[in-house]
Amino acid sequence: MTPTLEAGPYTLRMLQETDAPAVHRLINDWSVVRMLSHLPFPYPRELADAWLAETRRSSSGGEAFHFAVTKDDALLGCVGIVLERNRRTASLGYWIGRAHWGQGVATAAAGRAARWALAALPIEHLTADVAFDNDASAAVLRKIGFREAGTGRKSFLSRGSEHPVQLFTGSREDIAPEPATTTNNTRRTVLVVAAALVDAQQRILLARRPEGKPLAGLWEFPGGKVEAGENPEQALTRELQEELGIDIAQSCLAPFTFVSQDVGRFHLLMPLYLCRRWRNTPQSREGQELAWVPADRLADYPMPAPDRPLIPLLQELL
Ligand SMILES: Nc1nc2c([nH]c(=O)n2[C@H]2C[C@H](O)[C@@H](COP(=O)(O)OP(=O)(O)OP(=O)(O)O)O2)c(=O)[nH]1
Repeated sequence: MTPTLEAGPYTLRMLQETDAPAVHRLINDWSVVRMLSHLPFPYPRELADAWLAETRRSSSGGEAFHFAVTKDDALLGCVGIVLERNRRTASLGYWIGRAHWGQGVATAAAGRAARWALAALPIEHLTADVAFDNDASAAVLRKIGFREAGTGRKSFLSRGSEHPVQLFTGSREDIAPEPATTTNNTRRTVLVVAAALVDAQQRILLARRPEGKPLAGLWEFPGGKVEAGENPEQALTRELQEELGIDIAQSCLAPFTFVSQDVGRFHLLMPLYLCRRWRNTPQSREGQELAWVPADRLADYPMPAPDRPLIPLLQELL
């Protein structure tokens, strides 16, 4: 299902059949349609109806997410995220009606959709392409964080011929970078405590970092930062209660291993505890997705770089 997202003054919502007249009016404009590879000019009204029906079909199948970009209920343009067949990559596309150019609509809307996709979909990166003469659109992609990834060629129906396109790619690190936490070269050490909760079937609980947090979309061991006045075990029992609603006796937290790694903005020091006993069933308390994962499937869940060396250690143990 395509969610509704807020992007500054704009709302991104699922496209509806009733958007057809506005879609037709905005796209049937040479300056817009010439940048879109697969549409003819003039753009007939029936194509708008057919396209809207197709977006609803692909959205319900979870293959694509097409958003209407609106302000005060008026349609300004569209943003789409289409999953590749392998589901590890998705492409981002957008168009904005000419009357709304130059106001930052595309940057706000496409940026919001890109960050949502990287946090919510099982993808590793996004791709996009723009016509060689579409400097404004290339600037939007760069502003969102996309990097140039070469050139290609595409046939443009509206122009009746093949033209070069600039290819772009954006990973989580590119598009949702973490805010800098240091202003000088000395990185402070941040103490983060985490737990590998292991159930009776020897599965480990992973939590997905939600949109809006650094590293959104990656899977991690539940836990968080140690606050002033707490020891690590107190911090971990507090975090597990807040995030999962479970009670853990500090005596049930067995030190397993630790991570000590420079992660750019700070130096991460993360003790990982093993825990097999707790009270209550772990539940998502902060909107984060949860997964019980057998040790031999851990590598299928993209994790922050410092966590990756922990996977073989857990596999060996379990
Ligand atoms: N909990 C957890 N954090 C991890 C793991 N791997 C990893 O790199 N981290 C990093 C991500 C974050 O930069 C940091 C944890 O910070 P956080 O922001 O989630 O901590 P918190 O729950 O206290 O959150 P907040 O109050 O600051 O929003 O540690 C992991 O496996 N579990």
